[in-house]
Amino acid sequence: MSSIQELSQRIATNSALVEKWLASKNAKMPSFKQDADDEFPDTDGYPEVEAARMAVIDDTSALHDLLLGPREVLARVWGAVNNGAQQVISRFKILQAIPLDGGATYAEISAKVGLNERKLKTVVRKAIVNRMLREDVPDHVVHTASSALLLREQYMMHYYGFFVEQMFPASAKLADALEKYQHSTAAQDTAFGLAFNTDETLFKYLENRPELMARFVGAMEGVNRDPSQSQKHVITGYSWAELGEATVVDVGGSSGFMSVELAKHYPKIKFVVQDYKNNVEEGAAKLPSELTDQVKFLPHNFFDPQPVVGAEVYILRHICHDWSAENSEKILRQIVPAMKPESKILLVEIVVSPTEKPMSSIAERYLRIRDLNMVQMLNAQERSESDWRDIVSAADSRLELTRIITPHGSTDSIIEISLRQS
Ligand SMILES: C[S@@+](CC[C@H](N)C(=O)[O-])C[C@H]1O[C@@H](n2cnc3c(N)ncnc32)[C@H](O)[C@@H]1O
Repeated sequence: MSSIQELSQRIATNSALVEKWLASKNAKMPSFKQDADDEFPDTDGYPEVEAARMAVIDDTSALHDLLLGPREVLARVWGAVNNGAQQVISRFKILQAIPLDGGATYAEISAKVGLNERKLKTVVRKAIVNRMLREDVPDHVVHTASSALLLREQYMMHYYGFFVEQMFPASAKLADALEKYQHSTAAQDTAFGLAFNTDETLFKYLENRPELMARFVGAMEGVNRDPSQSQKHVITGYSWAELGEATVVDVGGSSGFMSVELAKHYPKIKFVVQDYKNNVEEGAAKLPSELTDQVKFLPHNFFDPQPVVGAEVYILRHICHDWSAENSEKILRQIVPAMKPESKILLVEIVVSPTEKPMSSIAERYLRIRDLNMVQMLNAQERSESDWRDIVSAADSRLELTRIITPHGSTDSIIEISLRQS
């Protein structure tokens, strides 16, 4: 373990390198103010800058915990209270009650949202320590970079809403769910089910509640804006242009946002987006008119036989990680009869690297959150390369995993599956 001084010297060196690079790019300096950029500039092509940035994030977090000491670190694990405050902010639409221009007093916000002023203040002041909102003068609240982003971007608001209203209550039931269901692989045996008193799977529950499904679909678009999970890695990370005139089936493609972007980049390729009926209807309704010949929508349950025969590619992005190995095998098995010899199945998923392979702490934190979230919401998990290989071979002996591509800066990999050429 590095000493306090070693850490601080490394932080100073690496942050100087990052700041110099920002200046050389004429980039806006990062800040917490409302007019800050939504994300750190893309470091693609500058691996030394990205490495320095990651090192600063890792080292500042270590330094923070070292200077607190173990007792205070333990005593400050109050994540649930943070999430509770965030849930109140979302439920009472507190951000929407504060104009981007000018802010509002607690009395004004309280009158708009119908929440007792004293309690409102307690909640907002908890959020303020996380740099969401701030008081520019006592008792007057204005937006910060993160709260303004939520207000400006509906998808981020959906992502946030799903997180605080569905995922947070499920977290509180995780231990109960593991006591009850640890040996089950059934998709409905979840902490989510206990929290919401339902024996439906998450997706059935959402499908039966269209307003919640609409928020989930928006949340998936929000995930997509996260630079490390952006669909740009799929768009640039696979040899799409080599397919020429081709058909791509986007299985479980939600409202089709990835296919729409792929279609704009590769005009020779036709796309079929499959998902629950409401989701594909939503996608069809907002499809840009110039893409109506190129992108089609088809309601389809991916546990039923694949109806589009002979497509060049069947792509499943963030699908199998939602399901147990047995269910993932079933999903793949439904595609095999529709494939022609040169068809490919592409899974866009995390491939968990072996623990001995170094990873930045920020990447690892995110991976651990996603892994546990899959357990609590869907009784599923993220998987290693050997897990994926096992699923592919158990799904159908004619399938083989032919390539794993991990685009630069991407949390996800593209797992290519082909029919064995005998
Ligand atoms: C985690 S989201 C991923 C969405 C999209 N592929 C993406 O990249 O963001 C999982 C998707 O699977 C869809 N889904 C779940 N069960 C399904 C089923 N049985 N048949 C078809 N789609 C399903 C959900 O509606 C949702 O759109």
